[in-house]
Amino acid sequence: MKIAIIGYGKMGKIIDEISQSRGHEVVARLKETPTTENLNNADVAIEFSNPEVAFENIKTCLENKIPVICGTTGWLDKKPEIERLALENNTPFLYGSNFSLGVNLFFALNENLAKLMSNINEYSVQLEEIHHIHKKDAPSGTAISIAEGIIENSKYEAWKLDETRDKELGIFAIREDEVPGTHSVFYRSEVDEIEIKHTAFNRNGFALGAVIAAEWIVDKKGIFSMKDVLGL
Ligand SMILES: NC(=O)C1=CN([C@@H]2O[C@H](COP(=O)(O)OP(=O)(O)OC[C@H]3O[C@@H](n4cnc5c(N)ncnc54)[C@H](OP(=O)(O)O)[C@@H]3O)[C@@H](O)[C@H]2O)C=CC1
Ligand SMILES: O=C(O)C1=N[C@H](C(=O)O)C[C@H](O)C1
Repeated sequence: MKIAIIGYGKMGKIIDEISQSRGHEVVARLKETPTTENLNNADVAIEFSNPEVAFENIKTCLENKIPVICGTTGWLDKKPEIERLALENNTPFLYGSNFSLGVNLFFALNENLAKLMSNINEYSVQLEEIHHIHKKDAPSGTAISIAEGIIENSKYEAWKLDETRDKELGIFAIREDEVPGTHSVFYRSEVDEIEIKHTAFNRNGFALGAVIAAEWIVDKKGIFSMKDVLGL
């Protein structure tokens, strides 16, 4: 498979190594806006750039009929427009706030726990995410996905930064040193607390998941998530 890597920073470089180790050819390594020329007839694009440029980058790929795997977080207000473009161009698109297997299992675990607790109504929920000091968005895309999964299955109606209050599920966003990504969910009652925590030791799990998603999407049509790739 010919892969274009859009965004060649911390993630792009690991995606490059893993792509090659799995037998793919990396035909573009971009730190700038993609164009028809520099995309170099790629079969699929893997986009890990930054919140300001992700929309334009994905749009260009879709207009060139190149399937896109996007891991960039912090641009989701424009996701409906991208999904419309993907369908219009008959080109598949997959966004994942977190491509690691562990976090996708963690999503399912929290959705199920929230569902079980919704009948009991004794527990309040609080989210916490910790990331490195270079991160541009807060809360993390992963924390937003966890919150959305809990909201769908509980009394909560929306999420907000800071402490949980009434029907608003709170997310504490902490920036510390070079932390790759730690997410905790606290379910607290008057008498006890359940804490569920995922800790990424490094970025390899994110990068491997993105390459697996690219291998999976290349002959598909539609809008997908990691749930489709992993059959969850
Ligand atoms: N979904 C997931 O599993 C994960 C998602 N992420 C997300 O991925 C994104 C990237 O993370 P990370 O690699 O750590 O960030 P980095 O800042 O290390 O890398 C971003 C790269 O994008 C480049 N860039 C800047 N402008 C453009 C442009 N117009 N087009 C293409 N590339 C451009 C930067 O170049 P330059 O340095 O020259 O500015 C840099 O090489 C973030 O949004 C992060 O939150 C991160 C890890 C996992
Ligand atoms: O910026 C990062 O580094 C990460 N971003 C993603 C997010 O916002 O959830 C995924 C991972 O936690 C690392």
